[in-house]
Amino acid sequence: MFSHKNQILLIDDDIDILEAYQDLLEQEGYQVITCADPVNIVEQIPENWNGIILCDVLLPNISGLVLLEQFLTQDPQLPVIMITGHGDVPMAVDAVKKGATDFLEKPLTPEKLLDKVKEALFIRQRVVENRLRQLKILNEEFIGHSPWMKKLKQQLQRLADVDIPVFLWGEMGTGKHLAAKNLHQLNCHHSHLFYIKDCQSPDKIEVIKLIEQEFTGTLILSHIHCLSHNEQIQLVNSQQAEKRSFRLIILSEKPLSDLIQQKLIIPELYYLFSHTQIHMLALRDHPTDIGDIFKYYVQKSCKRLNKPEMPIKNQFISSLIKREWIGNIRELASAAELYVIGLYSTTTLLPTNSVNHKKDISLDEQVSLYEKQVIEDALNYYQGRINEAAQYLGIPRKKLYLRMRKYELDKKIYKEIV
Ligand SMILES: Nc1ncnc2c1ncn2[C@@H]1O[C@H](COP(=O)(O)OP(=O)(O)OP(=O)(O)O)[C@@H](O)[C@H]1O
Repeated sequence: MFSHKNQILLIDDDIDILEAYQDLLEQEGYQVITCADPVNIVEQIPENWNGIILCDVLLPNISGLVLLEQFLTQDPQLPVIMITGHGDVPMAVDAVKKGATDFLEKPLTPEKLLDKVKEALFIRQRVVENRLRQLKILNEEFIGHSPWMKKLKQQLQRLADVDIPVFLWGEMGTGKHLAAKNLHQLNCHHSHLFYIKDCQSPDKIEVIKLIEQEFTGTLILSHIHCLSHNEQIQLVNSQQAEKRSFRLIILSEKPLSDLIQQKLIIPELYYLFSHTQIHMLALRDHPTDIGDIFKYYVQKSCKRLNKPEMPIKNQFISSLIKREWIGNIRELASAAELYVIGLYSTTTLLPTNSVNHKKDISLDEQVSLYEKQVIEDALNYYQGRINEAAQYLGIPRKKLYLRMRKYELDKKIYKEIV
């Protein structure tokens, strides 16, 4: 019943009233969904739904105001027009305070109803268009479909249109700079200036100058703990809502709680960001994205180097997933470039925990693990062609077969093309 067309959801327990509103709105060409019992209705509304809600305040099973809160929790920009009893001004005021777009008093006059509906739908359409534009940019830049990646994009979208300060933290190469750049780009005022400054370098002097000049735009800072106590106070003061002229984004490898526990930042800075922290996960914590990101960078490199598209086998992706990727997405992207120019081998990349760092296994076991990995790499690279793999490894075919039997490796798997 819900679609992405312009729609109006009517909620009222009185069927006659519902039918009367529905007739009126449908005569004007609107698509109407009626609902007399709104339990579970909130979950049915699709993400970025292009519609508005008209909701009676007095409902038998659930208060209209509670329902309003539920709608706004799901989507804070959803237009909800509340319908109140005649003369019930306090209720109407309460609804608007809680985030209702507007209210209408019963009995509704058709002109007023149609005016409000038209206005709310117009605003909603702009909101949805902007969101889809943002989503398109995010989908092009942030590769991956894991639940975390989806949530990250949602968080960035929600934060993009406001100027509240954001704290992005995570290991190296997890996408902190990319997320900060997107927060700036997705904002409708992104034509403003954009600075990335490292407080650990001479850039620090410029940071203070920028704050003093009350510049407009986005300021992205790393190593914030290198600012002195007074400079940190200056930064906090610049972020008071009534004075704020720029968007502040902090990048850190450590979480906010570590910085405050180690007394590296002042408590005021901690509270400034405590509700807008985004943890950029290490690749090992969203391994299902590894395949997509690798393929994306392989395709990109092929295009850049004018090479035909390269097939990547599932088995090969599985071997990538097993690696630790200490440098996270940056390291994975370089591996993809090496793969395209034929220099890739999972064993020639940085040492990983999976093979080199295991302390609780014996030397013989480590050697076996390593040997298995080298053979798998060769089979992957030569797509299961035994002659070529044996030649590459510098061993006779028979010896390769024996080793493959030992490690239960089947050449057929390496021929599988994705
Ligand atoms: N989800 C993603 N999909 C594709 N590429 C990504 C993704 N996230 C990050 N990247 C790319 O990975 C590389 C590293 O990202 P970025 O520089 O933003 O990481 P960082 O956390 O800021 O690293 P550092 O702390 O080391 O500076 C960049 O080239 C970025 O474009």
